[in-house]
Amino acid sequence: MDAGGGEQLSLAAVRDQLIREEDSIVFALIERAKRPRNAPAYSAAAGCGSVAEFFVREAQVLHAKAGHYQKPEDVPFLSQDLPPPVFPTKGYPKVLHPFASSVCVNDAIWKMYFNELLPLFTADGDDGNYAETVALDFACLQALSRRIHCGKYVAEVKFKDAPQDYSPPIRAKDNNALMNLLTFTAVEEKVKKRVEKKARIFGQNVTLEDSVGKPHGDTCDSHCKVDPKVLSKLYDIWVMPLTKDVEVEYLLRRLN
Ligand SMILES: O=C(O)C(=O)C[C@]1(C(=O)O)C=C[C@@H](O)C=C1
Repeated sequence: MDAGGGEQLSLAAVRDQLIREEDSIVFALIERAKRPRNAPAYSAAAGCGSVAEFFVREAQVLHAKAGHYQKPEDVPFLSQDLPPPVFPTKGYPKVLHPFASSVCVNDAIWKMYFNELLPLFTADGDDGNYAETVALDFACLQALSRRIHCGKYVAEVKFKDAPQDYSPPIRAKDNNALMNLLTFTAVEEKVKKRVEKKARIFGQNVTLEDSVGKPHGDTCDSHCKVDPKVLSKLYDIWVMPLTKDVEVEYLLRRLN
């Protein structure tokens, strides 16, 4: 994570990074929405998995060889054993507990993305462009996974800021108490509003005839490339809960 790249890890810096990750997620969804659902890309062919599974497995091998998946927030999908980097990698500051690398909720992200989210922001239909489609899916999955696994840094900062509050529920393995401690409802409300607004702004059609000062409200949402409400729903029921699961899972091992 950039916020861990040398300067002091702080809640403000980690939250800034989460805000930046929102841009990647909104843009990735806007890109994927260019193509219809293209359901055949997700059904298994005889003997091998789907086009989507094939693409993700092969793309991850290439990414790993190029030096990806070295940081705790960059976690591969499909529990894959990946080759080492071909080139020397720079390394990253070890600000997290060593267990961080084993905290992974990618199976839940995968199921959520293909079963729940995709139908909410892609049009019904099949245009046959499966290779392009699954490359766009891969970008969405990576952006979501990276954001959600940044929860490891959030958890570390929260623990370091208040070890006296977090240590007792960690020792008692009290998931609910940890979940309550790390939840900030007011922050979550702001996050939902901001991603909705980003979808509204990033997803509008830009023409030279745009009139200055035109309101960007619910009235124009039908013209947005991805429905802004889908973004707030995505964050409300999946992205933030999964980030909190990562935080709890990390914290539970923090004193080991
Ligand atoms: O900002 C935090 O404190 C976080 O833990 C991150 C996050 C989020 O996923 O955006 C998750 C839980 C909090 O309730 C608020 C926001």
